[in-house]
Amino acid sequence: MAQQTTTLYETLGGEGTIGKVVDYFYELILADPTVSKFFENTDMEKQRKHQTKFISFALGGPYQYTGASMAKAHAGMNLQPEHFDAIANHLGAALEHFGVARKDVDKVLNHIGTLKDDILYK
Ligand code: HEM
Repeated sequence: MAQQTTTLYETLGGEGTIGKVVDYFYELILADPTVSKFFENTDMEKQRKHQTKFISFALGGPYQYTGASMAKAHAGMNLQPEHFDAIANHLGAALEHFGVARKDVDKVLNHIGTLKDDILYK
């Protein structure tokens, strides 16, 4: 049977609204000393790209990652659970700020949680 699903990415209007969520998410990350340090040598353009791809992944948009590529992207960072959780909290806050219902936020956080083992301690 054919399965039809509308992703949260589409519901939020694809790239348009996603850009606003990205800007807000990005501000929250930079204002948080737990995680801002990881981005201090990354230029703004790269950071925006990171956040855009991250959110696309999280909401079921066009960028969907495999664990192997995520392990490689975060190699040498030795990310800890506290870093992952801080990013997840900021993502949740940014989505709620743009009117996403808590139950949908929880689904998104579960989805990014599937990459946790591939990203931590690399
Ligand atoms: C599920 C969670 C995550 C996803 C899906 C994700 C996604 C990505 C992607 C796609 C890239 C490569 C970006 C590119 O193409 O240039 C990347 C790199 C990076 N990620 Fe993540 N990330 C996650 C968690 C984290 C966390 C928790 C941190 C730190 C607190 C982090 C910090 C970084 C940094 C610093 C880079 C390198 C940026 C650069 O200098 O080019 N990421 N991530």
